[in-house]
Amino acid sequence: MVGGVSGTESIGITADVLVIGFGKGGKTLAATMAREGRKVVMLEQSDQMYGGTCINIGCVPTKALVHHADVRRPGDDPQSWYQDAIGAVTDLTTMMRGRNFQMLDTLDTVTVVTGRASFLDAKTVEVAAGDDRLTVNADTIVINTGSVPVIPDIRGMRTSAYLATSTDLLHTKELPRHLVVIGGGYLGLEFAAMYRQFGSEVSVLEASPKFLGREDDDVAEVVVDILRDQGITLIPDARVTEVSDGSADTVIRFEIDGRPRTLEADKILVATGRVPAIEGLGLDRAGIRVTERGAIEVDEYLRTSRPHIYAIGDVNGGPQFTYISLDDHRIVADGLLGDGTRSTADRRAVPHTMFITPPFSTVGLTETAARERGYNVRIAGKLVAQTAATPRVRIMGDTRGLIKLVIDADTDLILGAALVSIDSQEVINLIALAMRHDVPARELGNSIYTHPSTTEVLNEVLGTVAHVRSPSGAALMST
Ligand SMILES: Cc1cc2nc3c(=O)[nH]c(=O)nc-3n(C[C@H](O)[C@H](O)[C@H](O)COP(=O)(O)OP(=O)(O)OC[C@H]3O[C@@H](n4cnc5c(N)ncnc54)[C@H](O)[C@@H]3O)c2cc1C
Ligand SMILES: NC(=O)c1ccc[n+]([C@@H]2O[C@H](COP(=O)([O-])OP(=O)(O)OC[C@H]3O[C@@H](n4cnc5c(N)ncnc54)[C@H](O)[C@@H]3O)[C@@H](O)[C@H]2O)c1
Repeated sequence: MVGGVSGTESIGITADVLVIGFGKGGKTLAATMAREGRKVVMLEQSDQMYGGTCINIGCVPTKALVHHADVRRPGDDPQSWYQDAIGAVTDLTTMMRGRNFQMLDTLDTVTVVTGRASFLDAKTVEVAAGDDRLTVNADTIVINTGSVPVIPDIRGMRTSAYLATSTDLLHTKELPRHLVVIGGGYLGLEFAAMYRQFGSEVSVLEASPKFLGREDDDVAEVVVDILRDQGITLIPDARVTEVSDGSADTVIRFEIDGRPRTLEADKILVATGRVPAIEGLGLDRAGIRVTERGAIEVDEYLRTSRPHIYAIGDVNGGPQFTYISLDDHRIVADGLLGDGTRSTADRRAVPHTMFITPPFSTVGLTETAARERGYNVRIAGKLVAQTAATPRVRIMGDTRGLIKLVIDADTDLILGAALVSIDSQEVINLIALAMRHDVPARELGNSIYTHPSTTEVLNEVLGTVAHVRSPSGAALMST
């Protein structure tokens, strides 16, 4: 057990703040509280997870792999390129894990303890590592244990030798011949695009009738076309019924409209969502309530049903993004050190990026949602290929995608945006900032941007009002 404590008898330590889980919000809060002179204990169940999901098994390795896949040249051997990429990414995460550990361990008032946490009562947590036991008593406790993948209860799936979670795949050195991804959400589509780019055959089975069903049809269609053009087989409305393993591969049986179909694969990625990691935490012993969906119940200040215990990040059932966990830490830090006014209700215009190539980024309302809410909507948009004054996309050799902004015609404020374009993961942050600060669309369209940059597309798209057509022929833009 790290933290200088081992032995078979139970030893007790006290802290001002106990953080359970080395996630984004928890580690940042631990450092903030330590700099304020508070005695902090950070509990993490695995020495392979210092720094949490994002740097070890989430955002960082996956986005690094997307990069490695994208720079593979046609003549490069897929298997050896992939193996090298996995090796390079392992080196990267090892380096980042070490830095994350050091970041806390070098602070005088922080003790990092490695072991699994379980509440004994509302102020005491037991940590177990092998036969070692340690109790930590703290006035303030922050639960930051993240989430775990859901594996659907489908016949043969849980026991299949070919089944992988995203974490398993990140440690698989053999490039699958045929990867079948179950679930077409963020994780499923990112892995599908990445493995296709590495050279695998890829099929995605999605239960919903449409891929990206929450997006406007014209936007979803552009993304789906890009993925299909890449050679990915996208199968919506699929009800997976059984997985049956053979000696060299596995057969996935599914139904579409009641009609049976099959796919053979040498790897199945389960990407059907993640649920809060609360198993074994003994929340009932601390009197901490859990929602019907299995998340720790919190108020807008992220306090649980026990006001001295907070829950931040994926475990509180909020949106599962690293930057939300980080923002959760700001709310709790304000509660512990500031005036306690910051809350989840302050969040506006939170952007998202799906890291396919080119990336797909969104913020705020879709056109459909804005119209449903009764806004007088004006749309500014263009297919990227039809932009004339954005040389960056031509320099980079990728003119796929579209830019679409949803504007309130009465106030000229931006209600939302969907960008499918190189650099969209950067441009979306500018649009989100403009939305948060009520910068009108006209102002964003008339601003000075560096050249050549992808941001310049805002000059063009917001500066003109024209009608363009999506590849399907549906109206993409109207005023
Ligand atoms: C493959 C993948 C790709 C992703 N890509 C992105 C992305 O590009 N951008 C983005 O914003 N988000 C992405 N996400 C989501 C993002 O990683 C999570 O939302 C975020 O990491 C959650 O952070 P957290 O602070 O809630 O906790 P986590 O970072 O999950 O940390 C929780 C920690 O608690 C530890 N723990 C759990 N139970 C116990 C216990 N009982 N005792 C002690 N320790 C315990 C765990 O070992 C873990 O280290 C991705 C997720 C995945 C899986
Ligand atoms: N770029 C990013 O920010 C990023 C990347 C990866 C993951 N994440 C986060 O990780 C979390 C988990 O990602 P995810 O994609 O697993 O979850 P998700 O909830 O985003 O998507 C799950 C998908 O699986 C489908 N599904 C569920 N059961 C199914 C079944 N039995 N058969 C076929 N399809 C089924 C759902 O309809 C849904 O489309 C997300 O909430 C996301 O916030 C973020």
